[in-house]
Amino acid sequence: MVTNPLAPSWLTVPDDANELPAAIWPASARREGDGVVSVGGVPVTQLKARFGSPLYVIDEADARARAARIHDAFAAAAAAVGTTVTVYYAGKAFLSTEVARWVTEAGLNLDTCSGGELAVALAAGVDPARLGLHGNNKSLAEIDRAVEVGLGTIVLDSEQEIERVAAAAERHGRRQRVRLRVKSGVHAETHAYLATAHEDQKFGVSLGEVEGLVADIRSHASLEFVGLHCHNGTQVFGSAGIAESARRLLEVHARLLAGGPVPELNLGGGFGIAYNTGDDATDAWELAKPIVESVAAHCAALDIPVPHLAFEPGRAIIGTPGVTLYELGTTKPVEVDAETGGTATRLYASVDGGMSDNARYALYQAQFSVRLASRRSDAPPALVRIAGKHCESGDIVVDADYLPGDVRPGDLLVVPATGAYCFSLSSRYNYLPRPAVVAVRDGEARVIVRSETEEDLLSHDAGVVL
Ligand SMILES: Cc1ncc(COP(=O)(O)O)c(C=O)c1O
Ligand SMILES: N[C@@H](CCCC[NH3+])C(=O)O
Repeated sequence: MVTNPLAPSWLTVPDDANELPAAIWPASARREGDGVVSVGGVPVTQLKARFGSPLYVIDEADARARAARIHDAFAAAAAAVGTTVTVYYAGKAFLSTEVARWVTEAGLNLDTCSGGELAVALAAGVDPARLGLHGNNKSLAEIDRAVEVGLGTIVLDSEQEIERVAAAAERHGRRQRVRLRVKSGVHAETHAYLATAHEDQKFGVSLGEVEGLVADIRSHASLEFVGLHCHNGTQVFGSAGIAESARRLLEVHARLLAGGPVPELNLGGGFGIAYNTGDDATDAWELAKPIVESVAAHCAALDIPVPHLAFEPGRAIIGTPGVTLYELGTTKPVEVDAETGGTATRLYASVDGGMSDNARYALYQAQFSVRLASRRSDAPPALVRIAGKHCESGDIVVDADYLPGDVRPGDLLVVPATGAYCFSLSSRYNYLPRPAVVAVRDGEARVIVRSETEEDLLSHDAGVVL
């Protein structure tokens, strides 16, 4: 089949539209002999029959394995340059009590960025000493709770927060460990809304302010300064940006050593994953060695000891193990003018979820892929756009991919690489109940977050008369 002129340039016509590219799919995903896709040994037809759709499905063994692999790779890289490392799982990517246990059992600490995430982490039984708290506008109540429960580290995001955290620590008679979040000035190569270390955005303090603010932190007996923090942004490929931020931070870190200890350096997360066949992502565990070695080289040039390191990956752990299962409801072939002249057909295929369970196209024009999962088909591939059922024309889940041209209502579709920032960004828009999250492993499926019901939808409406 020839390329559809409406297709984006990175998208090629697949040789086999039934194939599940390994870089995008969970480790256990397969197309079984009967043509049905299974994840964790559970066929999607069975998942649909038991739990309905839409449904978030997570390959538990894959998520645990990625957490362990990243943890171990950074630990080995750090040991090789004579230091140690703490890897935090960034809970904002996906957090439930179950996932909090998976990552902490793999040896990771857990980073939260709101009182709600902190509550989930505590409800999971995670030792508060292994928790971090981020946020550019933490409320006094959030700070108070964090200090009260004995949180491992709070990342200070502004000058004002120094006083707020110091006061809470004094009130509770604690000495709170704190980091200072810094804008390195590196503008990450990612979507504009996903870059977080350049000057003109809300997170962190400028490099030039750091020395004054650290002096302020050190003047408070209730605060223990542990080091600088920088997170360049998210869905970033390669290690060049993080190495450059490390270089810039270490220059200031070296000067800070004159005024007291600076035991740590936290370089954030942000490791990109493949969402479609056009993405070429290096796994986070492959980047551990080059990143840590470049930190060590900068330290050697500055003649300072290599600090204890910290990283905060989220997407690289939970993104690929998660998929979303939908049922296809309506199809519409639409004739569209092609830029190259003439017209071409785009098949709009609407599923039973949409931007409420996956807001990433609507927010960042993120390009996901999709496969027909309830059967195999050798029909010639057709260019499809997977739309949701919301009252928005921008309600798109998958902007462009090729599916077998005979896809029809009742087919099950699976969108891979939805484990990160889909459930966590989900909403109840148009009063669609949030889907359940199911963990699959060794042929077993179990609900780890139950789906919302009509009762849940009405439960906050103070005027219900029935
Ligand atoms: C401070 C901080 N740390 C860690 C992360 C995790 O990023 P990712 O899921 O891309 O690894 C984020 C999200 O961008 C973040 O803002
Ligand atoms: N929500 C974003 C990631 C934000 C990460 C937090 N700074 C995404 O889906 O990619």
